[in-house]
Amino acid sequence: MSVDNDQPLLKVSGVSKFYGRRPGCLDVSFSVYPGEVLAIVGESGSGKTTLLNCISTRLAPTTGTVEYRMRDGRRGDLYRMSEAERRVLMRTDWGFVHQNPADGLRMTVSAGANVGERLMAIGERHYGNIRETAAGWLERVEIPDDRIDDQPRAFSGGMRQRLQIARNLVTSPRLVFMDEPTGGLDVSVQARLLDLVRGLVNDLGLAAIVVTHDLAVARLLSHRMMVMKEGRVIEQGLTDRVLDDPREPYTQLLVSSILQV
Ligand SMILES: Nc1ncnc2c1ncn2[C@@H]1O[C@H](COP(=O)(O)OP(=O)(O)OP(=O)(O)O)[C@@H](O)[C@H]1O
Repeated sequence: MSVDNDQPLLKVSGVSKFYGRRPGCLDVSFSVYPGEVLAIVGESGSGKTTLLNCISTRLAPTTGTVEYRMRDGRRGDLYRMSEAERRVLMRTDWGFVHQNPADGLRMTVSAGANVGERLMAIGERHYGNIRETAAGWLERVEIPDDRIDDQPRAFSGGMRQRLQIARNLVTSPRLVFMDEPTGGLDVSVQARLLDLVRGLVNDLGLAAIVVTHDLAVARLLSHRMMVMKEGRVIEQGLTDRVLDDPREPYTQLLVSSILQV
């Protein structure tokens, strides 16, 4: 563990994003610490995706700042660093797990190459090592070793998502963004994937930001959660506290309506 784990990894201050005059998210501030999993929950249209995009350099906020603490301890404002610096960050320090695995995988190269490619991007050159590490990761995400040369388009939805996770984690990122990681999957497949993700996040001591409309996902994966409504964060706190003892009437409604389903 690094000595300054009491410093936030990501510090979001006063972030708003407007699409023309329509607000996507409004005045959002929070921090994420090393090893912490934060869930962002809310109904459709509440601003979760907009916020996720703003804090992961995919969409410049209209106002506000997003600071990231690099491995060397320096803090950088994501929207003031150069494009090249941002790209290095994405390759080395971050992962992004998309809801649709096709958005995060190369569907026409083999499973092994999907994982190996990320290692090559951080400078690994030895073919034998790359293949061995890729095989190890496929095993870790429960993809049989005789599928290493298959393309992900021949995989089931659950396998694709597990492959996307391996591709993201192989470089030992410090922060992983996940956008509805179990979104398109059957309930039984979701449960298994959530277990797997929870185990990996714990073992690797990863920090993660998980966007989900599913409170069960937030409950299983996150330490802390933020509830969004109409672009604003209306409640945040430890996940168990927010779900067991919601303070805001809107959160109470969200929790009770989910529980009744
Ligand atoms: N590209 C865009 N152009 C204009 N308005 C947008 C755009 N993207 C999002 N919005 C608006 O911003 C608000 C927040 O949308 P956002 O997609 O961030 O919500 P969400 O909580 O992620 O919803 P969902 O769960 O359905 O993806 C909505 O009012 C939406 O209509």
